[in-house]
Amino acid sequence: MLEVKNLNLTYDGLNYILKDINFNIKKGEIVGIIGLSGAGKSSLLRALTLLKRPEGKILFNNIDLTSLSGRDLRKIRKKIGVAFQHYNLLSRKNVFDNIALPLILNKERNIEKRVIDIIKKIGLDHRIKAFPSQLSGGEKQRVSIARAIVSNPDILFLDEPTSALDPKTTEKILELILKINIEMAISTIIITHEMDVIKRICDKILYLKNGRVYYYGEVYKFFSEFENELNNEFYKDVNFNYNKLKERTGKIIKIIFYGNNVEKPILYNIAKKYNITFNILYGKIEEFKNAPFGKLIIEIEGNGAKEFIYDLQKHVYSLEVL
Ligand SMILES: Nc1ncnc2c1ncn2[C@@H]1O[C@H](COP(=O)(O)OP(=O)(O)OP(=O)(O)O)[C@@H](O)[C@H]1O
Repeated sequence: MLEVKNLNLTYDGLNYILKDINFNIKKGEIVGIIGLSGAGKSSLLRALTLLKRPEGKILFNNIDLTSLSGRDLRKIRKKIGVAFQHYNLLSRKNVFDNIALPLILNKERNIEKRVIDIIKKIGLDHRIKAFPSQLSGGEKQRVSIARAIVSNPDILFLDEPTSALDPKTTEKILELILKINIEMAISTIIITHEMDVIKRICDKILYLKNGRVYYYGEVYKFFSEFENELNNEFYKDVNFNYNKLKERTGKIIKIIFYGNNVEKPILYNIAKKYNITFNILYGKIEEFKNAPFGKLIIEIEGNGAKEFIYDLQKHVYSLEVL
């Protein structure tokens, strides 16, 4: 439904901020765009929403947005919802009027019913007459999201939707985004610098580095294959001192589980089968959007080590002898 081809962006005609960006998003997918400050996330959002015209192609339902202007572009923009980082609510208008704004501007019908339906969906029916200054950060974000989806768009862009919120409110907003995604079958692109947002609700991750796509694909693959990148650039994904392994006498193995196998006693059963004793040096299980994701570092000892590794490999997402 959205296909980005050879997208490049420059502000001054000399330096390219975005370089050869290619990716596509299917209907209903949630994609997280992540990258360090200055990587080009906001610029990519501006380019995709045509606030700043890029070079290349942006095919939205097979129509190239970069070839449109004037009325055609305005018409198609109705199908693109954007919730900005700082909410951009009109301070003199109440919740109802803020949400109604896009419908009024587009001279649409049934405005009252549509706004009330959306206000119920986002759980703010009790705050319908409140003004932005009377709302909490989480409530403002709800209004901003409601305004972005009231026109029933096919795609929703959310710029840092949780960066200014506390963990509990963040969780509620993430639940709302998931609910909207499912109920409205809306493709969603989230700009974020929070890895937890990616893990919790995204199907895919687009990792931007120096204006280029460094990785685009499934979330669990990113977290299993780019550990060094995460540790160097973001935070310690594995809170474990690998140097300490030198003191160990047994074989050290790193295992990644993904899916239902996380909950089964596979490790225990296979170790028993080959008479292996194991020692867990590090372990972490996290709840990703589609399935649990677990990482284990173990030390094993016993004569059947080779057979144990061979067998275990068949039951886990990946296994590495360190
Ligand atoms: N309007 C502009 N004119 C010129 N250069 C710009 C403009 N906006 C952004 N840039 C430059 O583009 C680069 C990418 O900035 P951008 O804001 O897209 O990054 P970001 O990943 O969103 O960063 P942050 O997480 O800090 O918001 C930076 O070097 C920035 O200085």
